[in-house]
Amino acid sequence: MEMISKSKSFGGEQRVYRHKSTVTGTDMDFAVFLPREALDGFVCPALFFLSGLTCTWENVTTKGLPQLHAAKHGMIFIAPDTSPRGEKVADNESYAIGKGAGFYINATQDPWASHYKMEDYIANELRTLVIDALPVDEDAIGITGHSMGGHGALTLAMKYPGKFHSVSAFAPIVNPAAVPWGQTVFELYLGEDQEPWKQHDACMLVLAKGWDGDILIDQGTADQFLEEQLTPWAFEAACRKAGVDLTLRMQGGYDHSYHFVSSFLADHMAWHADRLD
Ligand SMILES: N[C@@H](CCC(=O)N[C@@H](CSC=O)C(=O)NCC(=O)O)C(=O)O
Repeated sequence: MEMISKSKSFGGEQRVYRHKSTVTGTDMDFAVFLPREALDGFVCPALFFLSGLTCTWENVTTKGLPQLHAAKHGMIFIAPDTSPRGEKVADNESYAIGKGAGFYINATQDPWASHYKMEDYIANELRTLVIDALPVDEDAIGITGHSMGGHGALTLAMKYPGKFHSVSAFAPIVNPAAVPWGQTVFELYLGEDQEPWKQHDACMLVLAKGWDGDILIDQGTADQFLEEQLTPWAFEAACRKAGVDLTLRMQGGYDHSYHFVSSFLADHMAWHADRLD
């Protein structure tokens, strides 16, 4: 992989890498913050942050201030892109379909199936790449994310429990099979048969697979997508039924923006640090 930028930050380094992904068949960029401990050669816990619709690695890296908290906890912070990109990659004029909207699943339908393999990319290829190339402790890897990325964090954690050891989310899409953003994309990427959709829906996955740990979710009460797309109460009910320990914090007056994410990122990173220690 090729380092395309490097900046000193909070005693550590904020880097951006580019690599050729055999999974997506494209070049993929991702950002990594390495705390001072990692630069000194110590193996560190790591946290993946999966971003939402329209984002790249850059949104959380520049708006979330993860470096401050990652430096405090000696934690590596990894921010992948949200989809494959490039001229040959299928797209759609809607911001919620195509580039910037990979949904962290493996598409099975044309024209999406040739490059939209974000589940394999995150859980297998990128995870292995950062373990091999950086001082990441493979037994201490957490995952979190915002909105579409919150859906990705919850579903990948439950699908790959040995690979991700703690999970939290910010305003996640918890029931994509039942809301417009998810239904539109699942129909295009996975097909009209709704049976396979169940494997990619956090509410259904928690009932089918559970989660051997606790889960933290923050959700703003003034979020413009709360009622139509996010519906955290559906996941709360499913966790209760599955016996999974969920803390859902409804944060008064917060919207869906990175002002919300950055307000609670410190809490999430401390929470992951506790569990990955
Ligand atoms: N452009 C859209 C809204 C898109 C949006 O709000 N994207 C969110 C994630 S939404 C769920 O995955 C986001 O993180 N945006 C990037 C940012 O830096 O804020 C619209 O017009 O409604």
